[in-house]
Amino acid sequence: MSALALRGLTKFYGRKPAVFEVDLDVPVGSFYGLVGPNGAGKTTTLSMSSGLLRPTAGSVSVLGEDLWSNLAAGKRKLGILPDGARLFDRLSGAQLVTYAGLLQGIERAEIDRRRDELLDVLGLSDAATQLVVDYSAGMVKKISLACALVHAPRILLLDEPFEAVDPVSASVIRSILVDFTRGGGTVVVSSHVMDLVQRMCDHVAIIAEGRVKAAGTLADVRGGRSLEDRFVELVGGLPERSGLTWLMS
Ligand SMILES: Nc1ncnc2c1ncn2[C@@H]1O[C@H](COP(=O)(O)OP(=O)(O)OP(=O)(O)O)[C@@H](O)[C@H]1O
Repeated sequence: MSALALRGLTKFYGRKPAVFEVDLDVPVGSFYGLVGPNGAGKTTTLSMSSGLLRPTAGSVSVLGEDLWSNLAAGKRKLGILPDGARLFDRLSGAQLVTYAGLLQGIERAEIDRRRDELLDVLGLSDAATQLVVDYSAGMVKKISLACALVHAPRILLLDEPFEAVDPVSASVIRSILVDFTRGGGTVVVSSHVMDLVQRMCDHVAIIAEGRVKAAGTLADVRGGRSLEDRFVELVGGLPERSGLTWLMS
């Protein structure tokens, strides 16, 4: 059984498909990278897989259960880090994580314990009482990740989890995620950083123009080359020159 199985997943905005007939199987315990150029459909795919955006067509199955026919049950298994999510940023970081835990029905004493541990490992203990509105972009990312983790989900769906995060925090997050997969959890991350995906993920899907161009184990998708080379080959090459002659004089 897959942790996440997408079948014919499609989203139209007007007449234009943002995601078109995507089939994807994410094995249990895998660290799955979703890569693609800007506007490829990564966020739309993750949003539909997280129960945040209703698909136009197709299905999402979470550990064998259809997500969209029982959203509450499906969402309990998922920890999600949506892209540019609106947070209740007039709460402090600690309050926000507590709130996320309460929404998931976790006991208060357990939330307090997990929250303090999460803030500690993510280097946010000193900012625990600071309002999230006053956080930096990287701190917002980290507190959002704490909110995604507090209910100990089985699958993490993380949209650009490393964006704006400093290198030390990125390495802390990476080790949390690797440990999570070693314990049988499943991680799906979208990223633009090929090098990071190549080092971190064991599976990868290359998405462009709303379609899956290649998917499978990292080794299969790379086919002996670097992920970046494979990506450029599948998605389309770079222009030889920028053409911005007015900028060069
Ligand atoms: N709410 C919306 N209304 C109309 N079009 C949308 C909407 N959201 C996304 N799109 C379009 O859907 C396509 C896919 O967007 P999406 O945000 O999923 O791409 P992405 O791969 O996450 O891009 P990026 O790497 O830049 O974050 C784009 O063409 C985008 O313009």
